[in-house]
Amino acid sequence: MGPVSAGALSGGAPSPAELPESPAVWCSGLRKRYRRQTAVDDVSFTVRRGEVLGLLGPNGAGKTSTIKILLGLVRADAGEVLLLGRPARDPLARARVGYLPELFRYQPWLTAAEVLALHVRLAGATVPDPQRRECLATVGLADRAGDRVGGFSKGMQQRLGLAVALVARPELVVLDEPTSALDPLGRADVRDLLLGLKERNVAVLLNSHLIGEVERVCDRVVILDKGRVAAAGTLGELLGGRELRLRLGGVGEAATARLASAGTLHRSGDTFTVTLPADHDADLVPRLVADLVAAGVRVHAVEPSRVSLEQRLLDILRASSEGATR
Ligand SMILES: Nc1ncnc2c1ncn2[C@@H]1O[C@H](COP(=O)(O)OP(=O)(O)OP(=O)(O)O)[C@@H](O)[C@H]1O
Repeated sequence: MGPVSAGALSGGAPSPAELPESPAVWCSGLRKRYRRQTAVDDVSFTVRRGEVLGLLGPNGAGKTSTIKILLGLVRADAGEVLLLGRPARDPLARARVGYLPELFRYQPWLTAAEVLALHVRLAGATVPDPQRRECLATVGLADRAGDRVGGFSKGMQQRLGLAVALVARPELVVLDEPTSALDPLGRADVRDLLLGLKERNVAVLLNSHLIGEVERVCDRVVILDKGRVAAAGTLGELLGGRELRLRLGGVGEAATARLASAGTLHRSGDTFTVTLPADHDADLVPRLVADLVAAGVRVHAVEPSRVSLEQRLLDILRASSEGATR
């Protein structure tokens, strides 16, 4: 279903965009300038229901500015935003969105439970006590509910921030660097938490510099550079074909030709790397190995791998800055 203009959404009757299929986020042509600095330059993307979308890019790429525009916290110079099928500034949409800002500080004299209660009240939501306690437990703060936030470590404050974002059971969660202060265990907890949200069909927009984390949990990725979308797609689309690394002995000419027939071949000593085509069939690897063995090759190791998202991100950003200087 195509998005509709924000202007078409006023009035009481549900619009087509409010039907269950309406994306969690739809934005088009977003632009924002701060004096002479272009922060966001013609950004468009969609976050579908139940999808985790990763926003990646170097410092100053415009990730936080984009998020703030989506949430109506910064006014864009141009562009349109629909959240859950409604204009971003519509309180009905905002009430169903949870947000963890990049930099935040809670009132140090309040306890964790009081911070949560305050934010629930500020959001105009009603969340029963047991649900608030359960939320603190989900982020690992069950036994700190009565402690003042002023004495919390950075990681504990970030966990509380997550609780604030999740407490009203939102349909869309926007997380700006949710794990920057967390230890490895905390990061793993957040990963599980995100996968749990996905199972409940909650959409997540995740801005993170931790590329391994993005690679593990995100269905799709949007890469921003200098305010523009440098690349976007599913991990499969962005990372392209898979590689096959083989450690082999006794490789003759016929076997080399057989390896080259499977994909682009590189050799380093006894290690052969074949870059497989993106659309290769499932039997390609077993057939190749059987043919190599039949040709008298000693097969010591066969290891499928994929270009890492980190490498792909660096390639995209380098290509994007070369394009800009040309
Ligand atoms: N309030 C502001 N006033 C002036 N310039 C701003 C403001 N907010 C952002 N910018 C500028 O807009 C550009 C994009 O900043 P933004 O914070 O959106 O980037 P980011 O991708 O989130 O970066 P990081 O990864 O470092 O958090 C930067 O050049 C920044 O200096």
